[in-house]
Amino acid sequence: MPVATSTVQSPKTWLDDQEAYYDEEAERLSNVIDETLKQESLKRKEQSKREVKVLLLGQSESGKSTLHKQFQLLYASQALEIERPSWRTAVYLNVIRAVRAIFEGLDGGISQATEERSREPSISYDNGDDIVRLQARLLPLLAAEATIASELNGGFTGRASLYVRTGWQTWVSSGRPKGDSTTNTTSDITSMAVAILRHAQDDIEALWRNPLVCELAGLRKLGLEESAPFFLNNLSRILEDSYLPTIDDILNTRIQTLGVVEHILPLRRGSEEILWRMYDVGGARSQRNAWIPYFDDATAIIFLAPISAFDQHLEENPKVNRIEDSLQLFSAICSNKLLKGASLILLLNKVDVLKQKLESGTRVLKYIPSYGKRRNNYESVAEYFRVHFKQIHHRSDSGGRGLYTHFTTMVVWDMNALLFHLLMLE
Ligand SMILES: Nc1nc2c(ncn2[C@@H]2O[C@H](COP(=O)(O)OP(=O)(O)OP(=O)(O)O)[C@@H](O)[C@H]2O)c(=O)[nH]1
Ligand SMILES: [Mg+2]
Repeated sequence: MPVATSTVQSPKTWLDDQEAYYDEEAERLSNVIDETLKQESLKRKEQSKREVKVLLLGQSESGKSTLHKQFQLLYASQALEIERPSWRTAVYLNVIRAVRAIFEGLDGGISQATEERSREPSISYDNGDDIVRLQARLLPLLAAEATIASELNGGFTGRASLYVRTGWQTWVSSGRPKGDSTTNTTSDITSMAVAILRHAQDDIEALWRNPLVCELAGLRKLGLEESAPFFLNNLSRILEDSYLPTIDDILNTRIQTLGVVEHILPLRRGSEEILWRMYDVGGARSQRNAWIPYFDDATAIIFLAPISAFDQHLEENPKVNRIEDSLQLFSAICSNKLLKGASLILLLNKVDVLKQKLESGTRVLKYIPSYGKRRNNYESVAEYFRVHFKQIHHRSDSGGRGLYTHFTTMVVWDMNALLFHLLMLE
């Protein structure tokens, strides 16, 4: 007798169906997730095609922020135009810093001067009392430096006279009427700075005209920053009522970068718009660890080395020659594994300063013994440094990359060709 088949499913079969159902559902979900991830990855790829990540690297005062200003001038001039009035305070601060640097260079005025008189008989100058008198009269100006810098820093009180944090333009220009980018209505701090400077104008000019100061500045024995003569020579223009910083003023203004600052520039190449994420870093030794998190995915490194600095030492370590530091840093950047996919561009900067130094008789051999018997003219010196950097690249490059090298003077407004070239590189 045939066994009657039951229409009721056994519990095992029912469980099997449930399992099959869950398997199907899991597969469907997994496919959805895969597809979503694929789409996201495609979207990211598409986006990154239109994005370029450029790191501006180099020691402090190599010209990184100045290069960023050049990019702004060419590709985001409107933003710079809006910021223009707020640069007044930074310019005033640069003037005060130049005055302080003169006194520091003279070692408080007289002791160095007396020494210089015996060492440099050619220097004729007025009684050193003049400098002491001027220093006493300029004390209130020097005392105001920290207050102005702290305002620019948004209250940061560290080495206040040196650092200025990102975004300072916003709080400095807060006194300006909304929407008005051209008038000189100023914040309290700008008014204070200009009032103090006008009060001190005659004394600053007398100091800058003082024969000893002139001679020592000419011989580069005061250790002034590059921009100091520029601002001191332009004092009466800078202190006019209608003063609005010019492009030259902005390019020459020194503001030390703190940390890493991201700038986004939408650049056009043909019909394509490319977003440049440009990272401008603080170049002092104490700040270099902060660069590392930005190394991932960098498209290009623009490395700046001031080749005029052969006779200077690091502010953060007076035993280290600045060219030596630049070479070491460049070697570390070339050999860094995280950066091996990035294009390398080397800008040998401050050509104008190098030429001035050589013309005024500064000898490279005195500071760099390996310079040997080569001629002490611009062509030989520039070539010597170019070859040195090239050799470092050859020895330490981790990615088998080419090296694009340019000589630059970053404060001169003729960078269109170079910037255009850089734009085409990525
Ligand atoms: N004469 C001259 N001055 C330059 C040149 N490049 C930069 N400077 C000046 O050098 C000073 C330092 O330049 P910055 O661009 O602030 O240097 P940085 O590399 O950003 O320095 P940190 O922010 O400290 O890392 C500024 O006063 C610039 O105007 C140049 O080619 N020639
Ligand atoms: Mg900077």
